[in-house]
Amino acid sequence: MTINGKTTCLEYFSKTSNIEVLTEPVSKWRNVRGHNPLALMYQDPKRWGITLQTYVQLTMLDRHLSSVSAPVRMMERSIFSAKYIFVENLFRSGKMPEVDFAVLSEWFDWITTNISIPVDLIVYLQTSPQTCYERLKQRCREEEKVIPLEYLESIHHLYEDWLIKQTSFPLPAPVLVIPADHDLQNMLHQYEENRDKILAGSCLL
Ligand SMILES: Nc1ncnc2c1ncn2[C@@H]1O[C@H](COP(=O)(O)OP(=O)(O)O)[C@@H](O)[C@H]1O
Ligand SMILES: Nc1ccn([C@H]2C[C@H](O)[C@@H](COP(=O)(O)O)O2)c(=O)n1
Repeated sequence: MTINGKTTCLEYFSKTSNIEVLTEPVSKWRNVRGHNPLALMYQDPKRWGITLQTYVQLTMLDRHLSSVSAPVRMMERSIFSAKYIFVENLFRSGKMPEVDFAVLSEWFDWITTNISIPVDLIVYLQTSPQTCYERLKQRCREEEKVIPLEYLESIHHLYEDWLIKQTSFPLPAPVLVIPADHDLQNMLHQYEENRDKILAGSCLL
């Protein structure tokens, strides 16, 4: 999901030795050579969706290919969720022109066919759109103030189809589902309970 506690979870595990944590490169998406493609995408998705998602694809690929510095790597999101969820959502909602979707899909297919992107485990922090909406307001990131609940509902359905129903796109790894509508204390407890499974190597979505 989006805005559901991934960074908070990674911060928790980053305190464990032998784990390398790779957060999403959001700061790059908010500032590429002085431009803010994340803000532009929310302002006018039809015009700027392709711009943001092309850059997301590049920066996520860069994250996947960066050299490993610890026995376990935990990564926030992946090149797969970028394509199967966010690009798909822009296209299906009529906010990405067909030609933009086609070009981005060609890039994605080329990358995933020619470059090995191994993922051992997907950890799905399963949150309701309402919870994400509350956390969005709490975090109060300037670019995201325009996001309506309906947007989070669409993203949620795409995630559920992919990771729970498993009816939409191929899964690059098995899925561990952690219900994540709970308060922080409860979440930390769940992270501890799942620690061994998670440390088998994971990618948070
Ligand atoms: N379990 C939780 N209960 C309540 N608030 C939370 C919880 N986890 C995270 N938050 C808050 O929600 C907001 C988004 O969390 P964050 O970890 O940045 O999400 P993400 O990385 O998925 O966007 C932050 O303000 C964070 O402090
Ligand atoms: N492919 C993507 C990935 C992320 N976003 C947006 C969604 C959020 O506004 C922001 C960061 O996500 P978070 O870590 O808070 O879940 O980036 C996108 O539009 N496309």
